[in-house]
Amino acid sequence: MDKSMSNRFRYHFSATKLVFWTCIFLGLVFLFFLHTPQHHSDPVPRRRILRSPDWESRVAKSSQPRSRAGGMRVLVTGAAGFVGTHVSAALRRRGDGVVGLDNFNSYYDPSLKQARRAVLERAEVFVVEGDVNDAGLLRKLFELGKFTHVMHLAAQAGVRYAMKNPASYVHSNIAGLVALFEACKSADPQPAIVWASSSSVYGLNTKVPFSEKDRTDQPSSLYAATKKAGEEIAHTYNHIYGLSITGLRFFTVYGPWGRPDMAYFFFTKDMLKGKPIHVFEGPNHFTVARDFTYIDDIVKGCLGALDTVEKSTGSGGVKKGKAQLRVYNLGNTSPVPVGKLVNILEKLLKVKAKKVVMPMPANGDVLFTHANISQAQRDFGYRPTTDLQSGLKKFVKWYLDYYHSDGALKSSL
Ligand SMILES: O=C(O)[C@H]1O[C@H](OP(=O)(O)OP(=O)(O)OC[C@H]2O[C@@H](n3ccc(=O)[nH]c3=O)[C@H](O)[C@@H]2O)[C@H](O)[C@@H](O)[C@@H]1O
Repeated sequence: MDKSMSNRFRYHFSATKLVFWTCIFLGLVFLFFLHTPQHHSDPVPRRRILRSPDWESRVAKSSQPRSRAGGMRVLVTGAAGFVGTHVSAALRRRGDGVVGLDNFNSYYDPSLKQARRAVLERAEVFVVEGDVNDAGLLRKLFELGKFTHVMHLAAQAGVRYAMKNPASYVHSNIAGLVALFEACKSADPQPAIVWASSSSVYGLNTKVPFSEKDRTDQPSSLYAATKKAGEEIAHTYNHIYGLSITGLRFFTVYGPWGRPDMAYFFFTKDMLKGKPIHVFEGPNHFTVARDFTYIDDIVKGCLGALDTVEKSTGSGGVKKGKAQLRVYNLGNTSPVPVGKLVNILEKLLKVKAKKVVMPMPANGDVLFTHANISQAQRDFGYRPTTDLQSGLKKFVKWYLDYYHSDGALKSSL
């Protein structure tokens, strides 16, 4: 073989080799993507989140306590949610530093969440768009905000929706909670955490009123099970890492800027449209009732819990001593039948409801709830003061203003 032929042969051989290995490489890349789970059921759309170039300085500014000497620096997750908005605004009003985090998912109308965010902007609370499962973002937020406290309200709420989209409950209420605790345990300083559990953890418990000492091992919905799991996960992080953690079991919270997936909210909407509403009843016409709790009372409970937390004891991810672990009922102590809720709405809205009374479907709902609040009363003076009639009056006023006029309530809490 002459020299030029041998060169041509060598060139041809290495080109074939190159094509061969490129094909192998591309094939592997293809296989990798083929086997990567697609998370079709993720409630958080994988959309690109654009943050304004100054978001880091806005976090730093918003986390700064204002007037109150020794004010807290609080990260509020789920800040564009119903309870999150009210709690964030209340903290800011009294001078604490507050940064919000919310993924603005579409479980219910995201425009309502954006409107709440606008209210918070005016109250000088900056809300970052992002998911609690984003470990990198949480790390960055803790670096920038140096949070002393976390109010963790981000969750997949709703009892009945858990049958439609179970994965969203695991994503937010389990994975999200663990991601948050992981970030908190590694943060320096380790913040104290107050988070939203739920009255639904009492499940099939029949002893009333529900006390924190009662059994909570019979959840009747996946939602309840994920909140109960959260309470156990809280125990673990408290035990291993010295995180100070307080769980609050909310009892059917309602009020202005509420959640459209809740009965009082969509009953109002449907009654105004002249549409029928379904009122559930238990076996043998058992009256279904809820310990409906007004948002302002819940906010006082949340602030009371934050104000009485002890510091976390760990640092650098290592426990340095025993830390506080608490759980409290935040209810109204006065259950009201759902039928009575409808009667009150009829009077306030001045319309007759097209009521369809039907047996409660097997949808995870429980027959009744009733809170014993003596522990919250003892430890931080929690004392609800709003009955359902007065609270619904405020809700209806807000609802009509928000959806049926361009009034001032659209922009205030
Ligand atoms: O306290 C709690 O732990 C829970 O309170 C509410 O759950 P729920 O009490 O079921 O509130 P709604 O969904 O507003 O239902 C209120 C009542 O109306 C009844 N209902 C609901 C829907 C319907 O079409 N008809 C009807 O009679 C339900 O059975 C229930 O008794 C929230 O949706 C949960 O996120 C929260 O954790």
